[in-house]
Amino acid sequence: MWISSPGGCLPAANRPKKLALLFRICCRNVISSNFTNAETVSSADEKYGHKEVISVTPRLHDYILSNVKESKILQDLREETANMHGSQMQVSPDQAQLLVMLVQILGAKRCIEVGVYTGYSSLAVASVLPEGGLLVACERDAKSLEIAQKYYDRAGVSNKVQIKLGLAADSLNSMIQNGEANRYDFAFLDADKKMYQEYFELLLQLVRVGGLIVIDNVLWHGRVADPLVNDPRTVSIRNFNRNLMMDERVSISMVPVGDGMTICRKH
Ligand SMILES: C[S@@+](CC[C@H](N)C(=O)[O-])C[C@H]1O[C@@H](n2cnc3c(N)ncnc32)[C@H](O)[C@@H]1O
Repeated sequence: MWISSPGGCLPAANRPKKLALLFRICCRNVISSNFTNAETVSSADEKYGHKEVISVTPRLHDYILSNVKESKILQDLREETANMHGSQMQVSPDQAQLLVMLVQILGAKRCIEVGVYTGYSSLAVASVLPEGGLLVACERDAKSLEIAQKYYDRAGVSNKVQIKLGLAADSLNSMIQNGEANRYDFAFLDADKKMYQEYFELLLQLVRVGGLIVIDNVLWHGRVADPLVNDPRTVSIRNFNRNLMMDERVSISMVPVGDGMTICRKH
């Protein structure tokens, strides 16, 4: 869900002012299907100068997905999940590929996932952990975990995955109480949105300095950018994003992949 302004152009400073404004209004389109009002002008142009931002149209998204190296087992899991209730919850293959890349670049050995569902993202991460690596997988829904476990077994990664069935906040708190603070390299947060700030505080204790916490759905179908949308989940994610901007404990990068992921690095 991205705002697009197609077309290369002269820097705004080189055009007469009125023409520049007209140009910006005409060439901008908004692709979020969930926006309540058709936003046509970006204040970012005023602040940062005109930058081309690509729209991920359905066709382009197909193209991106056709360039993902998805393993057969991940494909099978995705297809099995596709017919289930909540199938839209699993991360997309391009998101999983980014998670895997981050884990590999970091050389992560100990990871946490909050919100496993049927296991797509956790299977992707567990599959690239070295021998002796660990992924703590927090999920409250036993039925979804049955499918996840089946695929961990099939992929031969069950020995690296420690499932914590129950409320994720309880699991993370007990990990902290058990002396596991600062012992994790990487965490992926993808559970109930209204709890993001609480999970983040717990994960920040568990992840070491230099470790990463990646948070999914930070663009929330584009709704976070629409001032007319103020339902509790949107407000919660919007506040969370704003807090991250002010949080001096982490550096951040918000990436428009899937429904938006923010990568946080702990200082
Ligand atoms: C968006 S899905 C996770 C998708 C998963 N990362 C994937 O790629 O397939 C969110 C999951 O979080 C779980 N969840 C929601 N609230 C939770 C909580 N309080 N504790 C543990 N799990 C929770 C839900 O049951 C659901 O399976």
